[in-house]
Order: sequence, then structure tokens, then C-alpha cells
Amino acid sequence: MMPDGTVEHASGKGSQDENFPVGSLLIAAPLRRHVHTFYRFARNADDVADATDLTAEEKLRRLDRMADVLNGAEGPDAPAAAMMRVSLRECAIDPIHCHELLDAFRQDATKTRYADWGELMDYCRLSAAPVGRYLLDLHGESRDTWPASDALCAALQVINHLQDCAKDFLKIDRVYIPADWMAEDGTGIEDLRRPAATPGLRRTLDRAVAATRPLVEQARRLPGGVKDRGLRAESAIIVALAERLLQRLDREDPLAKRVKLGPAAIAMAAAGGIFRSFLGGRS
Ligand SMILES: CC(C)=CCC/C(C)=C/CC/C(C)=C/COP(=O)(O)OP(=O)(O)O
Repeated sequence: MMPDGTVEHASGKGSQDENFPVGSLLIAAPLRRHVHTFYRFARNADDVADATDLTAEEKLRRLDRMADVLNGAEGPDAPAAAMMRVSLRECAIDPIHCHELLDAFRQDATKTRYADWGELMDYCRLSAAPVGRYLLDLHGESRDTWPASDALCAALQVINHLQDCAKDFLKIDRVYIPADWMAEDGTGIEDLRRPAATPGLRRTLDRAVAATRPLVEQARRLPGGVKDRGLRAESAIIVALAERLLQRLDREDPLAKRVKLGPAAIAMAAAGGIFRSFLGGRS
């Protein structure tokens, strides 16, 4: 347990450390606190899964406890899950998205290697797609938007894995890069310790970038299907950010330096996203 008696874990990482602005001003004011509640729930569960001072068994116990509280158990030791339950009930949203996230974090607690792209996509279905689906449900959007949203979220998750590939291996011994690609490209996880990508690892990174492009392509359909103006603009901005980050990962080496967007690139992506969302929007 944490010193304050809770099973949840807080790394101190805040929404400002995220690539993507899930709680932004574009979200309608009455919904913003629910997005923050969701963010805090997900962040706490993620921090349990990534903790370096807990055994896998203890992580699973805590995540199970968060699930129980989400299902209605008394939850003084899991306040983020307790708040999430109240928020979901208030908004009449299916708790499945939160349970799927907990499944992803349970997987993180026990699975440290990914055999192929299919395994990675299955992981993204649990770790990333529920974020988009939750936001869409919160705004009362049609479930027809889910395929494009799932593709966007999977792309964002893979981008995040590529940005953090060295850190994830060195800090938490987790490698999301498909092992079959690394073997075929004549590289291996030990190459993630190097200060720069070897030619073999670069080939694998190139494959991952290439496999992510069609996901971003599919995600371009999302804004046009979203009725809420703010969420439509937000999703268009996020698609634009994903496109730019993918371009960066194509050219830059995530082992040599953190591949991220500067303020100018973010502003350009935001402007382009908003512009496109108004061109393609319906309301
Ligand atoms: C409908 C709609 C707008 C959908 C988009 C929803 C969205 C922002 C999904 C994010 C998915 C995800 C796990 C990304 C990693 O983020 P990160 O790089 O910030 O992760 P980290 O901080 O945990 O490393």
C-alpha cells in the first residue's frame, strides 16, 4: 500500500507530460471534470502497472481492487476508482472502457515481450482504444465512429512505444517492438541499450512506422464522423499531431534523443487540425 493507505499509485506525472491533450479546453466545460476523472483513473492504474517497487502479484492485487471499487465495492483505498464509478453512473457510461484499461494494465504487469504486430494490436485494443471510445460515449457520439477512433488510438499508442522504446526497456524491462521483426532485421532487444539505433533496429523502427501509417490514414475519417464541434476539432488536432510525430519518427532516432514536437509544430498541427475539422465537419 501507499503510505497514505491507498492501493493506487501516483508517479507525479501529470497531463502536461502527455503527448495528447485529452483534457483540453475544446472539451465542453460540463464534461471536462469527467475527462479529468477518467484521466486520473487511467494514470493511477498505469502507475501501478509501471511501478518498479511492486511485484507482479501485488500489481494484480491492486488492479483487481480498483476493478472491485469500479464495480461498487467500498473504496477508501482506491479513490480514483471510486470517483470514476460515480462519474460513469452520472453520465450513464458503460464501465467496460475502464475495465478494458485495467485488463491492459494487468497485461503490462505480467507480459514484457510482444511476439508480433498482431499481439501489439491486441494490446492497443485494450490499452488505447478504450480512451477514444470513452470520450466518444461521453459526448453521445455514434458507435460508427469507433473503428476510426480505435485506429487513431492504436497509432498513438505505437507512436508512444516507439518514442519510449529505450526507456521502457531500461526502466521497466518492457519491449513492445515486435520480436519477429527484430529477429528478421538482425537486431534484438540488447540494441535498445545503445546510444543510437543500429541499422537493424532502424529497419525494425521503419517497419513499425510503415505499419502505423494506415492506422493514421483510417483515423482521418474520425473528425468528419464526430458531431460535437469541440471533440471534432480535438480529434482533428490529434490526428494531425500523430501524422507529425510519425514523420519525426521516420527521420529521427528515438535512441539518440526524445522524438517530440516543439511548440511550433504543435501549433501548426492544431491550426491545420481545426481548419480541416471545419472543412469536413457536419455541425
Ligand atoms: C476520440 C479521440 C479524440 C480519441 C483520441 C484519444 C486519445 C488521446 C488516446 C490516447 C491513447 C494513448 C494510450 C496514447 C499514449 O499517450 P501518451 O503518449 O500521452 O502516453 P504516456 O504519457 O502514458 O506515455
